[in-house]
Amino acid sequence: MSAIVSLRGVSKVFPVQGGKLQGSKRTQRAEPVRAVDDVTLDVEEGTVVGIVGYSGAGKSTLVRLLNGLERPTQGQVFVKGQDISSLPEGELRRVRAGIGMIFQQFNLLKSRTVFGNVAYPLKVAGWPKDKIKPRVDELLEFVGIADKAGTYPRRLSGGQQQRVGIARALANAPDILLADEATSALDPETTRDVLRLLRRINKELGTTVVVITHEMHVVREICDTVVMMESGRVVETGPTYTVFADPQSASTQRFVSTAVHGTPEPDTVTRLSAAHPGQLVSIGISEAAPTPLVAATFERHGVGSSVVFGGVTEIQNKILGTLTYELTGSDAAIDAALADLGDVTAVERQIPTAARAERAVPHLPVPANAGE
Ligand SMILES: Nc1ncnc2c1ncn2[C@@H]1O[C@H](COP(=O)(O)OP(=O)(O)OP(=O)(O)O)[C@@H](O)[C@H]1O
Repeated sequence: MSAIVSLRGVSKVFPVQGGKLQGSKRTQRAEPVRAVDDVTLDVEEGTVVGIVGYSGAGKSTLVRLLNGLERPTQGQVFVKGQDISSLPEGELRRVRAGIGMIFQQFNLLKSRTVFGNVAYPLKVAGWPKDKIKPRVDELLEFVGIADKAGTYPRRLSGGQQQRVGIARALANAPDILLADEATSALDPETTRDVLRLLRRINKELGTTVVVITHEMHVVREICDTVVMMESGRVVETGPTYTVFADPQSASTQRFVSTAVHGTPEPDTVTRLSAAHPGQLVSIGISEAAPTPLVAATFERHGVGSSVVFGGVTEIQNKILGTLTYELTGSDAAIDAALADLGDVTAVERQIPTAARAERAVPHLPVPANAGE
């Protein structure tokens, strides 16, 4: 694999307008905004990459640097081997023609039909009229809205509008498709359809897709690689499964917890332990510790087990999640089984808060007149 886009030590600093902020008594000098801060990154050709981070992390600025809409203050941006950081505007336009882009609010031309919207970039690129119609028909067919060619955007659902946006972005057969929060305005089912379409574009057309999102389920569904941003910096990057299974930074851990099952909250533990008298233990389920291995370990030690909480999900065709089991059997057998499992995965005993507090209180000698 080779990198289709590379960033080398890229920073983007926005000067503050006017240079000064008015304080109540004194004039304060405001700091310039370091939107992207010394980012070095490779986007491998033919992959789907997710750029993730909270609002203000610098994701949109990073993407605007990728397609030359912003010039770096420092560092270099290479697209297909060419340093675009200092290209004149005319040449940048040519580079941009090879990069499609879709947006959260679709950005369609309201006064043009679906056909007109998709035909637009072809006209701008100087396609002859007789070639435009078959190309637009082919694109609308590909994204599944051939029957809407004569419809105006306002008559379409959000999902259909995004399909038009995708068809338009694909018109000039780009090698790279940038999707900036492209599903954030859509309901969950429509989001799934659009993500499936993006996956298909990647698989069937070989297009490299860069997805900007703050939603980890989007990453979980389609991304091969995750790039986690915080305060303009890349704080973590890696294959999606690795990042989900073993997130390193605190913010990645927070993001991941929104899209994979974790351990129960304290009040849930209290409720579960009232309903289940056995020992409650949460076990990390992964490639290293799939459910059959966990079940076999309990069986080998003569421990009874049933799942009472949690779930598993599939990421890059591999299983990941956390299951909380109620275990029954002798303490020694349970300890031995958990010791075995502890060698391969995360094991956490779940003790209700009240019982925890009780255990923490030292056993004081009971005064002779207690209870009187
Ligand atoms: N043109 C600009 N001028 C000044 N500051 C800017 C400009 N563009 C972005 N910023 C600032 O740079 C930082 C990063 O913004 P950016 O939009 O890249 O973040 P983001 O992660 O995409 O956030 P969001 O998810 O809200 O879009 C923010 O503090 C933002 O206010």
